[in-house]
Amino acid sequence: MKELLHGNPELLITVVGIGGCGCNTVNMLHENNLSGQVNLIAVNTDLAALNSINVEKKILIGENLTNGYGAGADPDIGFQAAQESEELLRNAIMDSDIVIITAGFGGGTGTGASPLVAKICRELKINCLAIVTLPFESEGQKRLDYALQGIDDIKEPIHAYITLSNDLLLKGLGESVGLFSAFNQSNEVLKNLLIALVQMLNETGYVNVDKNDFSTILSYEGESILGVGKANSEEEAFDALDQALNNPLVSIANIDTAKGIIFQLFCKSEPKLSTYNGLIDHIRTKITNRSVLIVPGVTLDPNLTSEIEILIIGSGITSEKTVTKPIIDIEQTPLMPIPESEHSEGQTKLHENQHGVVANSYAPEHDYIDDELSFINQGESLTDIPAITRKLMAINRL
Ligand SMILES: Nc1nc2c(ncn2[C@@H]2O[C@H](COP(=O)(O)OP(=O)(O)OP(=O)(O)O)[C@@H](O)[C@H]2O)c(=O)[nH]1
Repeated sequence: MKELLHGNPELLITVVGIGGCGCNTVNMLHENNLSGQVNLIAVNTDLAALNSINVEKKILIGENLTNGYGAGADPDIGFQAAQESEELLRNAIMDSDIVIITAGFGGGTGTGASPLVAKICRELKINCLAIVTLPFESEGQKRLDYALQGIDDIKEPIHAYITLSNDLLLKGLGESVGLFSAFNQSNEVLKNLLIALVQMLNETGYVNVDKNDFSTILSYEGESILGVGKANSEEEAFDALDQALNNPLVSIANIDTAKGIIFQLFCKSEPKLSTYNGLIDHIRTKITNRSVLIVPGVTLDPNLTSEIEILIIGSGITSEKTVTKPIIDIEQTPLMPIPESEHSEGQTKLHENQHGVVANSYAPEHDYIDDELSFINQGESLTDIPAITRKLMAINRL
């Protein structure tokens, strides 16, 4: 996705990253030069994690409650921390036209504080979309339960929320993928979705999707999905559409029952009318709901890295979610490295053992984190390491 050079001065989009994962995501947006286009805010109970990122606007919540040491994987603490700092949060977002909340659900801060930020948006009558990740199955039932409760809580104040399943991504990447790689891939998808979204809202297209279209689509009750696809020629535009519709992180919900769809086409050069119409017809064939509202947009951009890029947002989806039961419960069986000989393609696999630990009280028998570190050091810098893993590393070194 191209770097954004010109924002829409009449539209203030704020992306609020909450908790470790959320702060990671806004930091990635900052590193992709989005700071000039959107208002990026990092919110956390964990002072050290906030200090490790480069986003300019940072809000430490619940300083009295947690002394800046995090929410201890407890969403109640995350919620109370947000309550303590409600005024700070309100002031930070009050001038926004659109707020996008991003967080990893399953821990304390993101899960607990995000619903309160969503509630503030509703009170301020700001359009709000939440994009949250569900934990890996291996993180255990408790984290998944917290995450699902968090989704219920955020659904109350706002209609539009998108759940991205870390596990579905993992399935797409194959079982042998390393922990850091999986998180980084997930963050990459999240970042691309957010960049495409901001680009669509910020830039005036030939066929324009504006804030009001966006509000209408977000107002439909039910789950939302968001996908992006790319192609190198106009002939392959339908492949790009299929990529957008079949993104591994969004297929948790089924677009079939969507009540509203934004279809945004970014092109390097003028597309054929037949391509444009054909793509919209193709979307219609995927939707059983005959009264679906499809809002199309087209933006010409000679600086695109691909010939064609497509963004799809579907909302008002009522189909059943496919959240499955965890296969390993981390509280019973923490993750351990398997022997070097069993690694595939240089990546560390995770294994179960019999000791009971959770992320915030990690006490591994073997130093699997060092194994992971040595893997990551081959190709990635420490700043690429997701917050949750840095936390595990810090705890491991205490
Ligand atoms: N995709 C992705 N998921 C992450 C990342 N970091 C954490 N997660 C997921 O998000 C969940 C919550 O982790 P954090 O965001 O670190 O937790 P938190 O909200 O800061 O909560 P506390 O640490 O308890 O205060 C985890 O259970 C993971 O499933 C990340 O960098 N990328």
